[in-house]
Amino acid sequence: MTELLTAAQMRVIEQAAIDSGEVTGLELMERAGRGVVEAIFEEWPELAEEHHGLTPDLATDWGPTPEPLEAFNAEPRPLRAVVLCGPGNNGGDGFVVARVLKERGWAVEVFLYGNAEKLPPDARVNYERWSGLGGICHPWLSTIYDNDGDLRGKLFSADLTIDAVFGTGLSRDLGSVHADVWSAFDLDTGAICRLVAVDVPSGVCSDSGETLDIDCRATGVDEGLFAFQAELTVTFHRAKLGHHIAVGPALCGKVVVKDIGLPRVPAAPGICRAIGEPLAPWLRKSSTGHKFANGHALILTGGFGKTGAARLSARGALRVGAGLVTLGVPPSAQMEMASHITAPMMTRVEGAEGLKAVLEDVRLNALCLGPGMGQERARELVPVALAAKRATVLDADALSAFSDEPEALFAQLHEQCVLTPHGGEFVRLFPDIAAKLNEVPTKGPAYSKVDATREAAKRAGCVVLFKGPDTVIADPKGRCSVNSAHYDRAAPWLATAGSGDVLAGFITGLLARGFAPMQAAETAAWLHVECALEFGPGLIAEDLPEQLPAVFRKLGV
Ligand SMILES: NC(=O)C1=CN([C@@H]2O[C@H](COP(=O)(O)OP(=O)(O)OC[C@H]3O[C@@H](n4cnc5c(N)ncnc54)[C@H](O)[C@@H]3O)[C@@H](O)[C@H]2O)[C@@H](O)CC1
Ligand SMILES: Nc1ncnc2c1ncn2[C@@H]1O[C@H](COP(=O)(O)OP(=O)(O)O)[C@@H](O)[C@H]1O
Ligand SMILES: [K+]
Repeated sequence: MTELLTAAQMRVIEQAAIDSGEVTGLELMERAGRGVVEAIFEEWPELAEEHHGLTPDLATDWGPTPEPLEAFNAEPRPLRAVVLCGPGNNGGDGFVVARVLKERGWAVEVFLYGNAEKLPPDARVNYERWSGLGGICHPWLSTIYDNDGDLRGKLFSADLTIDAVFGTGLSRDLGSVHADVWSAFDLDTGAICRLVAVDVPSGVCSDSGETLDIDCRATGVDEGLFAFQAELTVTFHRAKLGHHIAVGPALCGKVVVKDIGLPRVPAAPGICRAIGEPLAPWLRKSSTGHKFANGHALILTGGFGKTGAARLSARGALRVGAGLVTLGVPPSAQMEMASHITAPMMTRVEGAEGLKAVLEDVRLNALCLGPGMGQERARELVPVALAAKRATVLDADALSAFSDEPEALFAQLHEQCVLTPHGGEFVRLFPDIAAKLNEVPTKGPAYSKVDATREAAKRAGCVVLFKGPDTVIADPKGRCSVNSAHYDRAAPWLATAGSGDVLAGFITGLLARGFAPMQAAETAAWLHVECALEFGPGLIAEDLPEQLPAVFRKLGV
């Protein structure tokens, strides 16, 4: 697992390194800027060839696009870059990038948003160094109003555009200055060729992955996403949370993390981690253990016509390695269930008394309630299940059943529980937290899905797994991780009915095997996405458990 940092955590790490005398801020900025150029050349090797233009033209560096015949006969022109620099250290990185490209023979235009006199010290040094190369630094606003520097034309004809306007320091709302920029240009940054964001696309809050809203009435700007749409984002030391949650991933394009020589991140409970490949030995079964040594899961089902969801969970629990799985079925669904199952077993569970009787078997060590269960049955059975103090997953109807009185549910939960809400279920259980999360942020750092999940876990007193392409998992002590289904792990085919039921089954199966709740939830979430990737497009929920053998083989289980 690698850390996903907030801006404040990154600043602490950077400051500690500077204070220790190991490195200066200026050196870090130089490494950051050079890291950006390195990542660009790795991404587009054709840009690394010095002095070779991609599309030759006859005019000066920034002339119009020539006719095809003229272009054919023309000498190669230098490659062109536009570098947009902001008022802080992100802008400082931009000046370094500009200088490095210029030294390699590129034609570089730098636009500064902000006052050169007020740049922070390291950024100021790099501004001076850039100016020493003869570069003109266009003040952004005068460019717009005088139409002097023709930023728009340059952006759309550049081979590369660097967004170094705001990085981790974006703190205020974007204000009227930025609104002017965007309205004057009606800038669709998605159409700009090779837009590379330094650290984070400007306008995206690096802690929350949210874009900061502006007051559209005050500025007269149409509503929209006030953030750059990058093709590549180059960040430093570690990825930030905003690269993996909310709309951040959609705006980052691809994320590359460059080492800038900072020491590893000290272990601290506040630091969130990205869930990575589980270790094979965790998932292996003991060569001598019998089936009961791998746990016995009980999955409660709904009534007639509503048993499919629980069967998906059961299949998931078995495939992930639970020794035995029993479906707890009401009388109305017994025939239906019997005609559908082979490896899972079934037992009759009529109501609260029925469940109490079944739970007298203490070998039933992991319970799953919710998938297809029906809210009425959930209201009756959840209290009995929770009173038995077994490892318990509550999903779907077992969560929605308590939307009128979430506090009653929280009072019964214990630390062996895992709640697995999707966005809708989260709102029902934690309406105030969801309201904070769904508020349109105007200031950074914005309240994030990580903040919301941590707060929910603390209130519930157990592990909460908040689903989505950016699944966030937290425990009551603040431990937190993100299972990112983005970039090379994008798994949009998981958005299919029943895939959440399989996830609940994976968690239940791992709990039965003795995994701790947080570890079960993290491992299951990672396996769930991996199964979707293994199958690929066309995936439906039934396919997910069937991919586990291949996934386990690849992991070396
Ligand atoms: N922290 C680190 O370890 C390193 C940071 N570096 C760079 O430094 C960046 C962070 O620098 P800063 O903290 O100076 O922050 P930024 O450069 O991201 O922006 C902060 C500046 O923008 C202003 N500002 C914030 N929101 C605004 C708004 N809505 N409208 C107008 N102005 C606004 C602030 O007053 C401040 O002047 C990183 O993203 C990274 O690019 C790198 O140089 C390498 C190392
Ligand atoms: N676009 C997506 N990319 C990756 N995973 C997704 C996406 N949409 C949904 N998921 C995952 O699919 C599962 C859906 O669960 P849920 O909404 O409970 O569905 P159901 O109730 O039909 O089983 C969750 O694990 C969620 O994280
Ligand atoms: K940026």
